[in-house]
Amino acid sequence: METSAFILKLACPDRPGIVAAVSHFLLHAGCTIVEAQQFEDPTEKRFFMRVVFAGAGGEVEPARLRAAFEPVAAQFAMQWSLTRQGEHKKVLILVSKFDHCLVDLIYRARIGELPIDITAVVSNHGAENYRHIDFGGLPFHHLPVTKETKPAQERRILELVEETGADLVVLARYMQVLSAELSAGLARRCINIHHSFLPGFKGAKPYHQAHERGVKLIGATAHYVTDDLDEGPIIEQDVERISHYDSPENLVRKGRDIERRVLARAVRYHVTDRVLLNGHRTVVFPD
Ligand SMILES: Nc1nc2c(c(=O)[nH]1)N[C@@H](CN(C=O)c1ccc(C(=O)N[C@@H](CCC(=O)O)C(=O)O)cc1)CN2
Repeated sequence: METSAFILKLACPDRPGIVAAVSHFLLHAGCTIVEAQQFEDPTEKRFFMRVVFAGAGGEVEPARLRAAFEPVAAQFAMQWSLTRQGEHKKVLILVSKFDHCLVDLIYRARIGELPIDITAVVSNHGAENYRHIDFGGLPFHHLPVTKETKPAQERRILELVEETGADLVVLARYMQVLSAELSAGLARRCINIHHSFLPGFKGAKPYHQAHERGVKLIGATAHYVTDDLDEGPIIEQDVERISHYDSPENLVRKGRDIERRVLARAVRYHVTDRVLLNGHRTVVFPD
């Protein structure tokens, strides 16, 4: 639900006076700080901050506030964003054969748990594979792909992202490797759920690798997509204990629950402006 509060998210080279400058700016803009989280990375010498604030008296004009904050941001060489708290983000979902994460995201959006509006569902498999899913009128696009048609298929994916105004693309078990061009086009706005506890068991069949290795924990990893397969900045991970009794099929079954909750958490953190990039890593301010 949209509120009259706003979220300022920023990252910049670390130096004295950043918090004072931000607080001073908000005070003089007639705003009060509701919540603030910060982190100083001593290795990268970078500072990260997330501030939730509201207009002390009247309505806050976000556009006017952004314009007023520009000089402060420039003074500290900040990367920053200012958004209205609770504002829904538009999300385009890509899926292949396995639909458990897709169904989970549709449900969490439908009940209002995730502040997202799903703009479209895109799959390299036909609609007949999802007859059991209540899309509730969500647009579905079947974009088959082969080695030969991949460039055109990916151009159509990017067209749909632009046409629907998607703020975020979620690879909800989409089992095609995005090209360097598409990964770059979706940089910092594309989240993938990998069905292992990275960096372990990269690739398309991690559960079989895990069973073969005889591990005692399995997991899932949500990360931003980059051109380096399974190497993007990690947003969220979780694990579950398993044993010698677990067949590969059992691992796939147990893995579905982990994938669902990890992806939903990562999407929530991203769309509520809780994730900041820190080189090839992330800073995630918890809720
Ligand atoms: N550029 C990127 N694209 C994708 C990433 C990524 O990190 N960067 N993650 C994958 C998801 N994934 C693991 O999480 C994954 C998907 C597919 C494969 C793979 O080898 N696919 C084969 C085809 C397999 C099939 O058709 O079933 C291939 O593309 O040749 C590995 C890992 C999503 N895309």
